[in-house]
Amino acid sequence: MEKPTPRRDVLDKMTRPSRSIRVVAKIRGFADLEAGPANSASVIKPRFSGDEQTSSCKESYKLDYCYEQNEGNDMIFEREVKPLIHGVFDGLNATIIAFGARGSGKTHVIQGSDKEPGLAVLAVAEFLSRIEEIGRSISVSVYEISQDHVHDLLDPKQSTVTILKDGQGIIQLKGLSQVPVKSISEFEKLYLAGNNSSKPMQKIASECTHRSHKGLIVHISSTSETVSKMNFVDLAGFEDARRKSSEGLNLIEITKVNNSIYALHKVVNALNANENHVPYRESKLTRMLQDSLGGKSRILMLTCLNPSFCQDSMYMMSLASQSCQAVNRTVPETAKKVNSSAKPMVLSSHKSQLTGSVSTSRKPQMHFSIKKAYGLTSEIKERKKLFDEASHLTKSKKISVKASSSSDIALAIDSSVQQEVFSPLGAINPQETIVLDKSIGMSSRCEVGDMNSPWENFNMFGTEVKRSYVQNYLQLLNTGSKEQLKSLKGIGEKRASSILKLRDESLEPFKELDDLKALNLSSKQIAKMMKMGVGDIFS
Ligand SMILES: Nc1ncnc2c1ncn2[C@@H]1O[C@H](COP(=O)(O)OP(=O)(O)OP(=O)(O)O)[C@@H](O)[C@H]1O
Repeated sequence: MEKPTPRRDVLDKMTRPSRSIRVVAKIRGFADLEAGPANSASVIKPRFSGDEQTSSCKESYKLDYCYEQNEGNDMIFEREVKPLIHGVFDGLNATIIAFGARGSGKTHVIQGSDKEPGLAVLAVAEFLSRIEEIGRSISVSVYEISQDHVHDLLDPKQSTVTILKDGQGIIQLKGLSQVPVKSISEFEKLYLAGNNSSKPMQKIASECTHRSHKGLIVHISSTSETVSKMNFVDLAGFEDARRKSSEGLNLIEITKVNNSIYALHKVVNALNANENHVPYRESKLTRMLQDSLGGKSRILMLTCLNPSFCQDSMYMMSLASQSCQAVNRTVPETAKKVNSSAKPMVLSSHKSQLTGSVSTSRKPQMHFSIKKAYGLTSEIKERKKLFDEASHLTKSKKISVKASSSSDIALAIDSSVQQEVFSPLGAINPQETIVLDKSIGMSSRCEVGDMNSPWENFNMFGTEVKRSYVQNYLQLLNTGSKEQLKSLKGIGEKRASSILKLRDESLEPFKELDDLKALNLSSKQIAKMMKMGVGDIFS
């Protein structure tokens, strides 16, 4: 008897992601000449869900997944990019964007190095290995966006690239060359040379700026027509313009870079929230990528993190986490409930004793920490093995590994949950997310407990709660939608519009409560708004 064919809608449900935007992080490995593991970042997993370490976390960032230092580009490629390639062959555009603070490893992950090919190189190799059998061809474009101008890196003679939209809403990049590629060496010659500043073609752009976004478009064509494309974007590093301005760096350049990073996040948040208006026009980059960001396109936001403490990295994490939390309305109600237990995200200005956690929003938890490392190599190896195993397990099974660090932290993964976490965009439940926490370390908390009276501890805790609340509040002001802003006590239609206007016009986000004075609020009014908000928590 002939087997019944599964219904199309059932198939769609099984194969299509419920959420088209995935947000992951990658902690950068150490460069050859960099200082060793002192003050390094590591991922630590507590013993069990609800472990004291996790419950006391003061800073948390919720993401879909976090790749550790020892997890290389090949692993990210297998788990995150390869599934997107399947979609590209089916006609769905895909975009991979690496962003983060300066020196956080964005170029390393996208472009790679002699020792370790980047995601773009691995992807092109994968395309090349499969195009012949399906009768397709590929060509590439390489560009740079500096000071709001798009330059073709494969053709130095071209003046700046113009972004146009044709009648069918497809973005046309006038003046951007498209070069056919038949082998990986051909591609590397074009791409890696195009990104090498010693090349004359780079000169046009580097004359006007030192920092730029770099992009690669892989066009997949059948006979003459482009069927789909895959974009790789290595964003210029984020830097706090206020801090750097005093050091005499190019403030305009930094501001332009930062603005385009905010603009991109606004687009991602609007797409995630399924908003009617997506602000593509706010930056050259989002305009250029318009047809590869919306619709059925799939997006991978890759947050690159410096392995040592970096305030700019923390800020990027909070943006990423915000993008991860904005949930597409098409997500089933049950999934939304899981998300509602997401931990708050808070920016920290404390540079010492940082420990944090990475955990799924369900049970398993891992901690991200910036602290002294205690010979974690064997632990890392164990974890890698564990991850590899966990990602292939299908049955529910508990695995635990004892960590070798002096803080004596063990790891426990319920693989039934992890499997969904590891499965990338194809994950059925989009809410299997991971939290990246930052808080005061275990040992320091014990010391506090020993030295202070309960009253002093209570006061200290209160201060920390207050700081966390304010940071969350500011984060919401920086990224929330109008409706979300209006849900805050003391913010109505008019004030919400003023905040959105200020966000559009201002070069910087709200970073402290005093910044609210730009909305014509007095210190007293600001304090009142805070009190009302806190009161709400207990009402
Ligand atoms: N996984 C890694 N292993 C070893 N070294 C790395 C790794 N990732 C990055 N590096 C090194 O760290 C340094 C910074 O990396 P990279 O240039 O990729 O950062 P970036 O975020 O692109 O910097 P920028 O913001 O300046 O563009 C480089 O020297 C690079 O070789």
